[in-house]
Amino acid sequence: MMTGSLCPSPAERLNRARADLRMGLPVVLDETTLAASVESLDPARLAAMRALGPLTLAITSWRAETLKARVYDGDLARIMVPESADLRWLQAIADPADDLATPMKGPFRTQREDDASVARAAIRLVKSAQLLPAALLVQVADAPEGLTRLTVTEAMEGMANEARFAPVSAARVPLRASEAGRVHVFRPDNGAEEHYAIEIGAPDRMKPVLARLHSACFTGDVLGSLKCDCGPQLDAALRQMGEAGAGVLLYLNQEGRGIGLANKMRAYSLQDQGFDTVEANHRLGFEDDERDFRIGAALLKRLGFSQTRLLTNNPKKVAMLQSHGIDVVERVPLKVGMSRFNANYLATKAAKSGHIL
Ligand SMILES: Nc1nc2c(ncn2[C@@H]2O[C@H](COP(=O)(O)OP(=O)(O)OP(=O)(O)O)[C@@H](O)[C@H]2O)c(=O)[nH]1
Ligand SMILES: [Zn+2]
Repeated sequence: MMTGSLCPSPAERLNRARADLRMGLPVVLDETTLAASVESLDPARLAAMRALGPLTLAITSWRAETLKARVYDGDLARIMVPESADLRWLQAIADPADDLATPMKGPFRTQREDDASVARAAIRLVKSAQLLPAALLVQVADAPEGLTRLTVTEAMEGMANEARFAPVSAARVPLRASEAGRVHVFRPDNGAEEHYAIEIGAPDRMKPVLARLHSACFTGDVLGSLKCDCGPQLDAALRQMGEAGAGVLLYLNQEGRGIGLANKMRAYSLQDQGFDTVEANHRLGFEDDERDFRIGAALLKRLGFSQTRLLTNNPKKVAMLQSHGIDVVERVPLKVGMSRFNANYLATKAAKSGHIL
C-alpha cells in the first residue's frame, strides 16, 4: 500500500493516462467509464470493452460535421456504436484518410441525453496524447484494477493548468548564426514535453530582447521542406539575433501546431486531396491551432525577460505574450522562405488564421 507522498498525484496520473492511451489501454474516468483511444485500440481490447456493455464513440464537432452526425453536445458528438461495428468501422470514423474514397459512412445515431462531460474529458485526453480525437467509451459498475484512474475534474483541471518549468541544463553551442550561442533545456513539472531556449550573446534583461517563439517543425526545420516557411524562419531569426549580437529563440516542441508529427502527416495527406491547412486540421477533428501559447511567456519569464521585440507574423502570439505578462514593444515581421509550394499555405494562414502577409 502506497502512502503519503509516494502516491501519484493527479498530474502524475494524468501523464500516466496519456501513456496508457497511446499504448491502447483504457483509462477509468470518474469510476464510471472506461475510455480508450480508437487509434491505438486493438481487437482484443475492443472485444473486452464490448463485453462490458454498449459502446459510445466520442468525436469532436469538427469531425461530426464532416461525417454529418448530429451534434447535441456543442463541441462534441457521442455516436452510439452498432453491435456489428468492428475496429475498422471505428477507425474509419476516427481517421478521415479514406473519407473521399468511401464517403457514405452513416447515418449515425448520436446520443443527446445525459451529461457529456466524461466524453469531453476523454476527447481532451486523447488529444493531449497527440492521438486522433476519437475516444471509445463504455460504462462500468466496477472498473478493473490496474488501470489509471482520474476524475473528470482532475483531468480537465490538469490539462488546463499552466506547467511550471525548471531549467535542467545549459551549455555553450557555437552556431553558424553566432558563435555566442547557448542552449538551455527546460522541463515542465507535469511530465509533458521539454522545450528549449537558444540564447544569443548576453541580452540585457532590463531592455526589450529580440525574441522568437518557434514551434517545432520537423519537416521544415530539419528536412528543409518547402511546404511551409518554418526552416527559413528559424534560420533568419537566429541570423538576425546574431547580427544584433543578442536575442533569444524559444524552440517549443509543439510540432504541427500542437497535433504532433503523426497527425501533421495525416493533415498533409488531406492537403494532397485538396483541403487547405485549416480544413485538414478540422477534418481530423482538431482545432486549427492546438498550441498552448502560455508556455512561451512562462519560459521568457523564467529566463528573466519581461519585454520583447517579437519576430513573428502572427498577431495571436503578440496578444498571448501581452496577456501573460510579457510586454511586446514591437512586432518584427519575419517574411522569408516563400515558395511556389507554400504560397497557398501562407495565403490560407493570412485569410483564416489572422497572419499578416
Ligand atoms: N497542423 C499543421 N501544422 C503545420 C502545418 N504546416 C506547418 N505546421 C506547423 O505550424 C507551426 C508553425 O509554427 P510557427 O512558425 O512558430 O508559428 P506561426 O503561427 O506560423 O507564426 P509565425 O511564424 O511566428 O508568424 C509548426 O509547429 C509547424 O510544424 C500544417 O499544414 N498543418
Ligand atoms: Zn513548418
